[in-house]
Amino acid sequence: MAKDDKTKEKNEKESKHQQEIQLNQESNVVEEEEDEARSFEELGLDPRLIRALNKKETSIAEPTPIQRVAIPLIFQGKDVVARAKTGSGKTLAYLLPLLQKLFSTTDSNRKKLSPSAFILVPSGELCQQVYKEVSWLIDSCKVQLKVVQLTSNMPASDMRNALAGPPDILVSTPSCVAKSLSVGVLKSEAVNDSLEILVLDEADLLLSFGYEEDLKTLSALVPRRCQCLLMSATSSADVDKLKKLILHNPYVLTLPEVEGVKDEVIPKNVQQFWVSCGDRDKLVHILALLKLDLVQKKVLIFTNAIDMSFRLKLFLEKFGIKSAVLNAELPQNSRLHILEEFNAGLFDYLIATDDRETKEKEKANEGSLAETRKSKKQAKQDSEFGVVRGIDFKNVHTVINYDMPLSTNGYVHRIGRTGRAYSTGASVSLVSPDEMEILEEIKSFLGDDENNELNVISPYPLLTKNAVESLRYRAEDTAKSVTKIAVREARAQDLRNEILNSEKLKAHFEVNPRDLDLLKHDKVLSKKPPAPHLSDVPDYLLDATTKEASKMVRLARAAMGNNNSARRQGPKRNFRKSKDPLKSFSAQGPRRGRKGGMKREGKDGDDSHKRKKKKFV
Ligand SMILES: Nc1ncnc2c1ncn2[C@@H]1O[C@H](COP(=O)(O)OP(=O)(O)OP(=O)(O)O)[C@@H](O)[C@H]1O
Repeated sequence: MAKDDKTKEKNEKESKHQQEIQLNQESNVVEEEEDEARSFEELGLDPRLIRALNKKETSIAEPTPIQRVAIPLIFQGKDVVARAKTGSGKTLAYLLPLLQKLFSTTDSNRKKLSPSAFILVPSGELCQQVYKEVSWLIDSCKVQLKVVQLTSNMPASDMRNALAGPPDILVSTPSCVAKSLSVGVLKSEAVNDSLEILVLDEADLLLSFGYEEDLKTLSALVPRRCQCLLMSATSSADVDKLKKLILHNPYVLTLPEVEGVKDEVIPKNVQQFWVSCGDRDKLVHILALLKLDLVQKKVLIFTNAIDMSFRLKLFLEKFGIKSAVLNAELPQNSRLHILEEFNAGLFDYLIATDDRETKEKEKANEGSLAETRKSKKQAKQDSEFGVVRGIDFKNVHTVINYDMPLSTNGYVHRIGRTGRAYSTGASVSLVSPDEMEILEEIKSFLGDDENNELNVISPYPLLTKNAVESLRYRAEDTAKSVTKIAVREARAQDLRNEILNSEKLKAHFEVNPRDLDLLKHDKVLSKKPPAPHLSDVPDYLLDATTKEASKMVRLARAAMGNNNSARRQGPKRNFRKSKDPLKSFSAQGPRRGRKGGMKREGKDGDDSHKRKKKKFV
């Protein structure tokens, strides 16, 4: 066959294959089962990358559904918008083909004046996370590629040094790129000349974090030939806006509709629960959950305000439960170190303040977040802090919403911190009467209604009224000692500690990048040491149901290899559903009322057997 015919045939085949994918996209189908057979090899991934993935702590052997679909399209040079649930592996879905493309261009003689690839993320934490992943892959593959990260707190001279060369890949936030352009560290013409791949990760958050102007500045420099990739966990008008601003005729990959109900945005392996309790009763409820071992560790707890997180920390430490707090007020070095320690399993409870939505609402009348981000008053808190979104927490088994998020998107991102990739997880939301409205919004967003067998958020069966009441006296008595002044002092003390830590960390980690044990972030902040008798719960306080429930949670934890001694280990993959107490245990929890309302908690021993069973997925 003549060479021209062969090329024609190849092109026809390719275009047919593309049409097929296009058809699937149009009907919103990413066929997980049918595509199952496609391995990384079959996707055409470079053997060096495959070997690197196999070497990972938790070895990565098979692509996830989004990776199966996105990787070939990215290889073909298409612009792609990929929306897939939290923890579904979107980062590698763009990183692997991006790196492979750069592998083949490193030999090119063309002298570049600016990086070939920009990866833009909404927060400093994510910047660090993606940077580490890229660096690790480059090191493992032993290729001559250079990646740098730029963060907003870097002085211009450091930015200039980082960009000297130039590196091949830049990981940063949009505001930092805009700043680099405005101070001349990055040159517009050079960007326009060199940029080949632009990734907007966590695209649904980029605009809500106030980066619209920065992205507009950048979009003017993005050359037509540049391949643009946009990744997000949730869809929103913001994603559409970004798509129009930056992408050219992209392939849009979304998840299938679940039985015609709703997009599946929450991973199936996350079981969602809620507990009804008055605002003032939240402390005793969380104490019961943690102290009586009714949830699996590690636990990530969300509050909506920094003061609340310190109140909770002080309260819990009176009962011998040590935790660390994470918020936008802390220096970035400390925040990164806290995340690393938590991921490495050095402590089990992390209280994160997710107050971005609250601040956005408060600021709504005072001008855009983009403006406030620039104001000096905001300098005390890092406006690029975003611990909730996109951070890959390792082995978090339970997410607790101590305060409910203000939106369904906030909820999706929070509970997506568990059940990452193929691991299992659970979320427990403490819902006060004032928060019932958002719970109902979440339920209807999830397609959760009385007649729907796919109920996705259910009353938590392991926490009974008796369990809560057994601790009420101690909890209420102890809560009185956690005064506003104590909270204020603890917050100030923690900040002082962390500023000192931050300096030490900076110096220490330049020399010992892998040393995690240097500083502990879960130190006791109470002025008075906790009373020893509160550390133990006497047996007589507990009823048989609660004892049974906590025994089962402990057994399940042991079965999953998910306890403290299993530090730095992931949960065992072959954990059987039958061992999961949430799938076999039946106890009387708060009863689910009619849609739009909620019945009071039943008395112990009442009609739990009649309650509709949640169909666990
Ligand atoms: N093919 C795979 N097999 C097993 N684990 C994987 C695979 N791909 C990625 N992972 C792991 O899954 C975890 C979640 O991946 P990632 O952070 O990319 O999720 P995400 O889709 O970006 O989530 P989010 O929307 O919350 O940011 C990571 O720990 C990653 O190493």
